[in-house]
Amino acid sequence: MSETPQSADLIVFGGTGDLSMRKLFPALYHCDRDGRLAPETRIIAMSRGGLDDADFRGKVDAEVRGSVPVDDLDTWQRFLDRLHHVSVDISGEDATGWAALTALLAGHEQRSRVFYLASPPMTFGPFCRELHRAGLVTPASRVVLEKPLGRDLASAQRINDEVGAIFDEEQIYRIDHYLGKETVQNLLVLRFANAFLEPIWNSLWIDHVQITVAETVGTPGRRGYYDHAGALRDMVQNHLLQLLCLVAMEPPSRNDRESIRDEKVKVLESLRAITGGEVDRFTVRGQYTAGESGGVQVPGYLDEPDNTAPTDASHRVETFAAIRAEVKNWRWAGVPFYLRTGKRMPDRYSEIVVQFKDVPHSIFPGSTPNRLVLRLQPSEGIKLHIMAKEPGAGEVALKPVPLSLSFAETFTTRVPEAYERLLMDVLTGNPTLFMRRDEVAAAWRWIDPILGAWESYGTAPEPYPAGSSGPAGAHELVSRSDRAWHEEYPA
Ligand SMILES: NC(=O)C1=CN([C@@H]2O[C@H](COP(=O)(O)OP(=O)(O)OC[C@H]3O[C@@H](n4cnc5c(N)ncnc54)[C@H](OP(=O)(O)O)[C@@H]3O)[C@@H](O)[C@H]2O)C=CC1
Ligand SMILES: O=C1O[C@H](COP(=O)(O)O)[C@@H](O)[C@H](O)[C@H]1O
Repeated sequence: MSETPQSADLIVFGGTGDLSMRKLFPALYHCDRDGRLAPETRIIAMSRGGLDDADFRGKVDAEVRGSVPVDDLDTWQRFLDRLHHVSVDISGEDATGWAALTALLAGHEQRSRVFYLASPPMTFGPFCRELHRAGLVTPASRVVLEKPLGRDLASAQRINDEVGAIFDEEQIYRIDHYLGKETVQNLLVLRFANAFLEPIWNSLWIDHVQITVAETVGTPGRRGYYDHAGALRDMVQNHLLQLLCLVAMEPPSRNDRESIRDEKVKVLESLRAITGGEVDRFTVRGQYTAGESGGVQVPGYLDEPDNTAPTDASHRVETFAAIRAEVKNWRWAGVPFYLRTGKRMPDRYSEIVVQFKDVPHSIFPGSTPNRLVLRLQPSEGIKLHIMAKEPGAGEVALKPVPLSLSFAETFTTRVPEAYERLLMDVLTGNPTLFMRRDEVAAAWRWIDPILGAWESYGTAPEPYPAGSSGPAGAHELVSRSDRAWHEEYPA
C-alpha cells in the first residue's frame, strides 16, 4: 500500500546543470506522474543563471520534455508549476539570492526540506555555510552531496568537515546513483538470498571479475567540470568501487544500512595499494580523439563544443580508465578485479562479469569456463553461461549457452531510474542506499596514489578514437585467458 506523500521543499543547487537536466528533473517528473510527490511539493533550482521562474520552466520544458514520456500534458504542466528558480553565485557576495530563497521558504518550516548539492564539489562547503547563515537549516532538513566528493582524500575530508559543521551525520546523504539501480540491489539478493553461489564465491572457483561501465556519450559542454575530474574521479572512485564492494563483500549480518556499509568499508580497506612503478603496470588511461560514435562523426575530447577553450588540464585529463585491482583477503587473494570505464565507447553498457575457473579435469574437448554476467544497463538482467552439448550424434560438441533472466520479461512493472528511487528515499528520510563518510574516505585513500602518479607523469593519456573500445594498452591489462573468452564468445 502506498503512503500519502508528505509536502516537501527540494532545493537543488546547480539546478541548471547537466545532472539536473539529464537525471534529476526526469526522475522527479516520473515521481510526480506516479503520484509520489505531494501536491504542495516545490522544486527550487539555484544557479548563477539570472533566470526567473518562467525562464526556468521554459528551459526545463525545452530540455527535459523530449526525454520523458509526456503522455498527459496536464501532468507535465503540474510538474512545471512546481519549479522555481533563484539566482545565486556562491563564489561572490550575493545577498539578494539568499534573501529570495529565505522569502520563498518562510512559513514552510514544517515541510520536509532537502538541499540537493548538484553543483561542483568545491561549492558544497560554501553553500552549507550560507544556508546556516541565512537560518534555513531546520533540525528536520537533509542535505544531499553528489559524487565525487572532493578531488582527493584531503579535499573530501575538508568538505565533509565543512558540511558536518552545519549538518549532523544523519542529515547527510552522500549519493552514488549506481546504488539506486535495480540490478545493483539485485546483486545483493542474488548473492545473499540464494544458497548455491556462496560456496563458490571465492578464489577457489573464481578466476577474475570484470566491472565495465562503457558510455557512448562524450563530454560536450562539461569541460569546466570534466577537466578537473576525469574518469578516475568521475566514475571509478565511486560507481565502479561501489560495484566492486557489492561483489566482494562478506555477508552482512542484517540487511540494514550500517551492516552493509561496514562490510563495504572492509573491502575498500583490503584493496591492494597500487603505488609507484605499479601504477604503470596495473592502470591505463586514455582520451578519445575524433571518430565515429552511434553512426555519426564526433569530435575528440579537446574539440568538444564548450563555453571555454581547452587548457593544459584538458590535454592531460583521462576519459578512459582501466585498473587491475586486487582485494587482499582470505576470500579473494590472487583474483584480479578489472575495472574499466570510458566515454565514447562503441556501445553503452554496464556489467559485472564473474569468470569462473575451468573444470579441474575436462573429459570433453572445447569446454570453456562458466561465466556469470550481471547486466546493469541497458536491458537489465542476469545470465549464467553454462556448457551444453550441441544436439546430434557423433562426437560430443560443446557450446556455452546462457541461462537468462531478463527483468523486463520477468517483471512487468516499469524499472524505475536510480534517481527516482534515491530522490524518494531522501524525501522520505531513508538513508540505506547512501554512503557513509568513512566509505568515501577509504575509496579516496586507494585512488590517491594512482592520481598522484598520473599527475606526476605530466604526459597526455593514450589516445583512442571515439567509437573504439579504448586505448591499446587497456587490452594488455587483461590476461590472455580473459581475452580468449572475448574472442570466442563476444558479448
Ligand atoms: N552530469 C552527470 O551525469 C553527473 C554529475 N554528478 C555531479 O553533479 C555535480 C554537477 O555536475 P554537472 O551537472 O555535470 O555539472 P554542470 O557544470 O553541468 O552544472 C553545474 C551547476 O552548478 C552551478 N554552479 C556552478 N558554479 C556555481 C556557483 N559559483 N554558484 C552557483 N551555482 C554554480 C551551475 O549553474 P551556472 O553555471 O548557471 O551558475 C550549474 O547549474 C558535480 O558534483 C558532478 O560530479 C554526479 C553524477 C552524474
Ligand atoms: O556519475 C556519472 O554518471 C554518468 C553515467 O551514469 P549512467 O547512470 O548513465 O550510467 C556519467 O555520464 C557522468 O559522467 C558521471 O558524472
